[in-house]
Amino acid sequence: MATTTSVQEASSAEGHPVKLTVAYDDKIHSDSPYAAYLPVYDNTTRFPPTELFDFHDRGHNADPAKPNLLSKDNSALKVTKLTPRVGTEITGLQLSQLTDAQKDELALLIAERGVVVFRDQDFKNIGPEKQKEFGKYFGRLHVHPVGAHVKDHIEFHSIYIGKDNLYRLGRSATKLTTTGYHSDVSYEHQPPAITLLTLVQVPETGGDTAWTSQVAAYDRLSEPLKKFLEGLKAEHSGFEQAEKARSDGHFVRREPVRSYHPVVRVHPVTKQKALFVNPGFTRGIVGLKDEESEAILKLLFKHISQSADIQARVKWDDRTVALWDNRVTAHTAISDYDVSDGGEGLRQGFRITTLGEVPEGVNGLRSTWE
Ligand SMILES: O=C(O)CCC(=O)C(=O)O
Ligand SMILES: [Fe+2]
Repeated sequence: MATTTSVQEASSAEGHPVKLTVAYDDKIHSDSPYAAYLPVYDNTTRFPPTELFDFHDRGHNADPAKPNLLSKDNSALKVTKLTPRVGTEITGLQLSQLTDAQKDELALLIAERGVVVFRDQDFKNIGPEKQKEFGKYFGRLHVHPVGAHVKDHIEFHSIYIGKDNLYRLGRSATKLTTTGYHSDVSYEHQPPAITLLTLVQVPETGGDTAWTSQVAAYDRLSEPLKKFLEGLKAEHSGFEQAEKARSDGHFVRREPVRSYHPVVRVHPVTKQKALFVNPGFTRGIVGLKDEESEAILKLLFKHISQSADIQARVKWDDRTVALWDNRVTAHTAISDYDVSDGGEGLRQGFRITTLGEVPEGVNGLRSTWE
């Protein structure tokens, strides 16, 4: 079944009338408590180019021992490494109740472990205002230039695949796999730092998400290749995504941009070096001949996508929240479930994305753009 769409009148955050394309079938969700988080597209509001801003990483304020977040007095606390190189799982803490000192330490933990997964959370029930407030603690909220959002909250990135909206499942008609590793909207001049994803409805099985450590991906390279890549920048482009959105009949809220980011990025707090290229948005390495750039990116993309020994795969339930650092990881949805009748069922959630610094590489190499 193709995506079901209808048009609704609504009002923007400033109270202006807007037209929304609704990308789901109302009847399927009439009794869902999470209908407010379904995907809609504001077809009216346009945004100017993003402005540069000073970003302060909350991880700078953290005590590296994390005595507040990982307090010895919390007998319910359980902290498990998902794999040696990436991912930590936590139970016994509510994100919605963290103090600022705990959030600062969480920012550092996310940077160190790439992704931190919280179980048994009430986060999905605290309402959009508190959810946004939580996100804003870590940085300015990103508004996706083309993606689905949720009604009245354009900063939310809606995630929904059901029989009334097949989205990336449709890719399996032309591709062997629907997986695609990426760092979210890495084409932005100040691409995302910490990102939060939670699911409110999950399929019976399937629909996991996987992360690769880009720190480990960099570490694995030979010394001569590390040195070579450290001097280079790569083009990250939002143009193809905008073009695809236009051809799918979606509204482009903000004109696409491209950035030239260091291929090896240095995390501002941990100072760890990470590969910062991804198959989703990186188009070429600046200064190399076409065939050289293609060959090197092909090698790096294969390394990022296929090195299961530097990855973690997370199984969701509807009380799980994952937070990751886009500067030091790449991730992919795993859309292996069947949403037709008799299949594993639909998957619904939302993402809150905070913007980080202008990327810095080794020896002061900095991102540029036209
Ligand atoms: O749905 C997922 O598992 C991840 C989707 C994704 O790439 C994102 O939210 O950034
Ligand atoms: Fe993503």
